Amino acid sequence: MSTGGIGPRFALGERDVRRVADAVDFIRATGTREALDAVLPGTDLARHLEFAHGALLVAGVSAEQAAADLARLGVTPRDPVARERPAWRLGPDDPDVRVVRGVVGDGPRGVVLVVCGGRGVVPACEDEPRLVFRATSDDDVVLRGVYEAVAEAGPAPDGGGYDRSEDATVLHFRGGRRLALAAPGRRDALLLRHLGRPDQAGRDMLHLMSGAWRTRSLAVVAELGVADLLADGPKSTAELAAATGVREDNLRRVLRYLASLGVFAVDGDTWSSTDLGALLRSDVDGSQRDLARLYGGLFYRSFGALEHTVRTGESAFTHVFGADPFDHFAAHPADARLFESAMASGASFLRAVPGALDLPAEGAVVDVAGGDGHLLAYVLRAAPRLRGALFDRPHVIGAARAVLAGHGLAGRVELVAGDFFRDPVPPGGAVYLLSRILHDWDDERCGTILRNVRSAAAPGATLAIVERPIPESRGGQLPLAWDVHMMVNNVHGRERTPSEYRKLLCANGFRLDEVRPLPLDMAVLVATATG
Ligand SMILES: C[S@@+](CC[C@H](N)C(=O)[O-])C[C@H]1O[C@@H](n2cnc3c(N)ncnc32)[C@H](O)[C@@H]1O
Repeated sequence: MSTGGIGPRFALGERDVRRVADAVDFIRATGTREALDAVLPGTDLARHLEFAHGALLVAGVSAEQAAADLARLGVTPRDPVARERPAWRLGPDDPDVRVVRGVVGDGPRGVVLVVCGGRGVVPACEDEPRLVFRATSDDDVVLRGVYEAVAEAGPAPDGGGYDRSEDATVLHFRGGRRLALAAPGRRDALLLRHLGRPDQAGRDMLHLMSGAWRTRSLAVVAELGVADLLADGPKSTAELAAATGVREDNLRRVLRYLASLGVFAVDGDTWSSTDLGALLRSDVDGSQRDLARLYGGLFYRSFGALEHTVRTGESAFTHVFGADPFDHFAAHPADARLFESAMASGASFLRAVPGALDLPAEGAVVDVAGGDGHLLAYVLRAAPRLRGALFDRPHVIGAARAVLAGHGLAGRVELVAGDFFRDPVPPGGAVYLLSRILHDWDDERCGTILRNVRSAAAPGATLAIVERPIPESRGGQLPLAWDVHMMVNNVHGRERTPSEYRKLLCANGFRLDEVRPLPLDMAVLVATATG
């Protein structure tokens, strides 16, 4: 169904209305066979499974409002509208979560909205509906066979449980697209098979606790340039050890561990890169080699002092290196180059920023603390008549000059060295960018930065903030991990929820208009300078 111009009559936000409308269209138009092809290509399970419904996460409304919006999209809500909490999907700390069900067209297929109250933002990875298939048999042997066929097709188990209101055991999977199987009644044996081995909790805990080993192993092979050496084709351990000047047996054991994690492939004693491992090459688009060196090097050492930060509140980085990070980088050029390069290489999502902005045809874009200039380059290349200014600390300007010149933009950009706590930022921009800056500072210092930008910007100018916001209603893993990272590696850093950004902006001369999602749980928070 077309939503046409989405007006205020919907309680759901514009993006959620589109997602739900698209899902309803898909559910209405798609039969079991095509739906199975979408999630389990190459299997032939249409005899045993029927496409029952599509389930979507939405946020920021009540269950009643969501049901009313479903009705506006031509879906008949099933009574009662808010039947139960999806206890198997979300933690017990989500009192606001409810399930709203509706029937699409004349049925039998339906749509299920998992509704988070509050002002949550649904992460981009949740955009597509989870397709739920009902088993047509209640025979244990048939059900087990169907389950094994699904599991063999590749998707990984992703939780599950008994759904009392539907009297069904629901088994969730994630893979290319997410899906779930619903088997009639209580199926404890199947659930146990799905949820894992009896020692699964112990395995999971060991996996969690050995995260530092993975971080360091990746950093070491990145430092040695192993993925670069494999760029031309497979090599033996002896060849790799000779090229890198390390001990053959010890290198083999690290590579073997990383191969078990999917980073390399091994045939006998000969190694090659997987798609994942190729990200550690220095010459590929989206290379993460320097990020691996930074996280497993400088920031690994600071993370060692996490307990100090938790006990005292002092930044672990400052505790370990004797200076706050930006002063440390100003005094240590090699670390500064690694940091800038890692920032650029770990930021493939910056390429999506121009597309997420309504860029004006003319005027200037000012990138405040723009680092080595990659983001400004992407923006200026997307809008050839815009000019740019990059403002950052003096030791960063040289790197930015080189990157912008490399993009052929030297003539369109002004480079301004300064300190955003003391010096004025370039005035008169139509768009100001603050990318990965506010999360480095506490509210008071963010206020100083924002007021500085506000003094430079005319009313109506756009401020685009690129950050990794913490979802309002339930935590995404990446933003929460980065929140701890900011605590360790900045003096006053923290990630924030969209409503925390809204408050911060409002107190300092801006209005938050919209939060637009980017890959890797990043987002552009689009704000306007108020009069
Ligand atoms: C995390 S990096 C982000 C760089 C860039 N905006 C990006 O997204 O890739 C933080 C930037 O803030 C700059 N910065 C830190 N303190 C600053 C200050 N007092 N004045 C101006 N820039 C500063 C750093 O030099 C660095 O380039």
